[in-house]
Amino acid sequence: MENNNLTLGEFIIENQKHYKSTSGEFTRLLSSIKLAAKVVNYKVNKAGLVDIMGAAGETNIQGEDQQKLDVYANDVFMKTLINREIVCGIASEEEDDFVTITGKEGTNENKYVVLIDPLDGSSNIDVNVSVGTIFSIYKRVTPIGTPVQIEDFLQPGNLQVAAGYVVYGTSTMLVYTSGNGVDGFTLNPAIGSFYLSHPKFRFPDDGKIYSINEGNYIHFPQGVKDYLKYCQEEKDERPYTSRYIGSLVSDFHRNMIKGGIYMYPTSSIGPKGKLRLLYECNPMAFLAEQANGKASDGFKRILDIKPTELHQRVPFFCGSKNMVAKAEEFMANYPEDADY
Ligand SMILES: O=P(O)(O)OC[C@H]1O[C@](O)(COP(=O)(O)O)[C@@H](O)[C@@H]1O
Ligand SMILES: [Mg+2]
Ligand SMILES: [Mg+2]
Repeated sequence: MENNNLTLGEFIIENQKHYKSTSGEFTRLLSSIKLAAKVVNYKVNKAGLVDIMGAAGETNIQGEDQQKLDVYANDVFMKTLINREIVCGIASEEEDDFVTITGKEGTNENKYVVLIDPLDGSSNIDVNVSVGTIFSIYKRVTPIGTPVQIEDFLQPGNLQVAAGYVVYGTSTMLVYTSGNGVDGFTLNPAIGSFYLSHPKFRFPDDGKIYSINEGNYIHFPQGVKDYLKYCQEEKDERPYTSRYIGSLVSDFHRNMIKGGIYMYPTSSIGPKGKLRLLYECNPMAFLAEQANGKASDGFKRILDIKPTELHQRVPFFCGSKNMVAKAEEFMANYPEDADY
């Protein structure tokens, strides 16, 4: 199999016909993300040997301690996209506000904006557990050539033109969709190229894995407690297995391959959950739906939520469609929890 498969670059070009863009702009944008992923991967792989471990000593707008690798990954993706003059605006977990890109000529004729979680699973960086990067791409809604506005970023997830993630794990993979199914590419470190290794990912309709931080159990809404009881019951295919890596990208990736559900619900300590709608939930929800899965806030489809803030959080239920539907059944018994 090695090297006989299409490289990501070849695949992107081959699939250009599917992209609602003929200018090659989209192709160049995906190639920029591919390049930045390789640069970050190089650092992640030798995290123990270089000064990239630990906190950076700053906090981001969400009050989280930024890890050195959060800041490094943010710099790499920002610089790569800005230097290549391939987008007109970027929003990032590690940037307080969106960044407007004006080209060397002082204008910008690009039509895409990117929203990014440069390093997902920050709590796992120093303990050698897999982490990731998440990206979401939209066409701007304000006139091309003018400075981007907040409304270019506050678009519902169902308007994404592409979304994806990189998982820096036992191997490094880039997984993405542009609305034509979900494909996975594995980096061959010897050659430095991503090769198509997992064409057309598909969540099994059902699974036997649930992923949730049960340390928060006492704070969970009754619907989640009832669903967990259901998952742990000795009956039919149950009990399910509990698996929680603590990196959304890695838990999602495993569940997409084996069948499972990831949940970060509302709770009495975090009424809106923890995950950010724009650069975590929307891209993962687009991927899930493109791979036969499902994603909601326990009540409504994530991709139909109209965003109101750049860093807003929403409860997240995502994975095998019958498992998410079952969890929603339990949540529906407590409609008051829909108003988080
Ligand atoms: O430690 P907790 O509360 O279970 O949260 C873990 C979740 O938070 C995250 O780390 C949030 O993402 P960031 O690391 O990008 O901030 C997810 O990847 C993960 O699923
Ligand atoms: Mg994250
Ligand atoms: Mg992050």
